[in-house]
Amino acid sequence: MSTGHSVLITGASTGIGATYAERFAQRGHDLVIVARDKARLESLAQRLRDEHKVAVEVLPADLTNPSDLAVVESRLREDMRIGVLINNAGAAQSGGILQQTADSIERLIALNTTSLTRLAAAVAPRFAKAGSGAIVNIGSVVGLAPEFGMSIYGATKAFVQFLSQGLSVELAPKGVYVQAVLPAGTRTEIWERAGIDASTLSDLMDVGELVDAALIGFDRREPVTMPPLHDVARWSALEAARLRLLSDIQQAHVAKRYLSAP
Ligand SMILES: NC(=O)C1=CN([C@@H]2O[C@H](COP(=O)(O)OP(=O)(O)OC[C@H]3O[C@@H](n4cnc5c(N)ncnc54)[C@H](OP(=O)(O)O)[C@@H]3O)[C@@H](O)[C@H]2O)C=CC1
Ligand SMILES: CC(=O)[C@H](N)C(=O)O
Repeated sequence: MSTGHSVLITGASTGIGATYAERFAQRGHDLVIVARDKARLESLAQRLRDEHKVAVEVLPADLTNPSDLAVVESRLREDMRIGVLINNAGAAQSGGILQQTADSIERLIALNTTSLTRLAAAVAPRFAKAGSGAIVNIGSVVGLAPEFGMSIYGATKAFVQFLSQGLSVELAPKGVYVQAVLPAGTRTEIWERAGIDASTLSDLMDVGELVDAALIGFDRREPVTMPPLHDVARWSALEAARLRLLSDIQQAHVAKRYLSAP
C-alpha cells in the first residue's frame, strides 16, 4: 500500500537509480521512474508493483534531448504528488580531454549537469511554495579529485556538489531539503558503458550498500552524504578550511605578493 508523497527518480532503469526505486518502493512510496530504456523500466515497474503494492509510472526520456527533458520538467512542475526528486541519471567517460570529442563532452555535460540543474529548477519553486520536499543530487568523490584523470566527468560532479550546497543554502530556509550524495566506485554498469573494464578495478562498493547508506544520510537530513568516507572529521576539516580561505579574501586590494614583479 502506498504512503505519503511519490518519488521521481532519473536513471532508474539500472544501477544506483534502480536501487533507489527499490528502496523507496519498500518504504511504500509511489514512483515515477525515468530513463531511456522503456522495456527495462517497465520490467522494474511491474516487479515493484507486484512486490510492494505501490503505483509505479514509467516515463521514458533521454535527458540530453531538450523535448524529452521538457516533459520531465513539466511533470515535476505540475504533479503535486511528487515530493522527492532523485537526480541520479549520469554517465562517465573514459580517457582525458585529448581522447574525448567535443560532442561527447557536450553530451556528458548535458546529462550530468544541465539536465540535473533544469530538473531541480523545475521542482524547486513548487517545493518552496509548499514548504516541503527533497532534492537529492548524485555527485561523486571524483568531483573532489582533479588528480583522478577524469577531468570532464569530475568537473560535472564538482558542479553537482557546489550546486547542491548552494541550493541547500537557498532552499533549506524554505523547508526544502537538498542532499548531495557522493559515492566512490560502485559496482554498476557505468564502467562498462564508459568503456572501462570494471574487473580491473578493486574494491568497488555494492550498490545496495551505497544506497542504504545514502538513505540513512537522507533520513538524517545531511546536506552532503559521502558513504565511502570513513572519518567524517576530514570533511568537516575541508569545509572549515574553505571557510577560513574565504574569510581571507579581501576584494579591494591584491595580496602583497602581487605588488612587485617576480
Ligand atoms: N557507479 C559508480 O561508481 C558511481 C556512480 N556515480 C553516479 O551515480 C549516478 C548513477 O550511476 P550508476 O547507477 O553507476 O550508472 P549506470 O550506468 O548503472 O546507470 C545510469 C542510469 O542513467 C540512465 N541514463 C543514462 N543516460 C541517460 C540519458 N541520456 N537520459 C536518461 N537517462 C539516462 C541509464 O538508463 P538508460 O540507459 O536506460 O537511459 C541508467 O538508468 C551517476 O550520476 C553517476 O555519475 C557516482 C559515483 C560513483
Ligand atoms: C569515475 C567513475 O566513473 C565512477 N562512476 C565514479 O564517479 O567514481
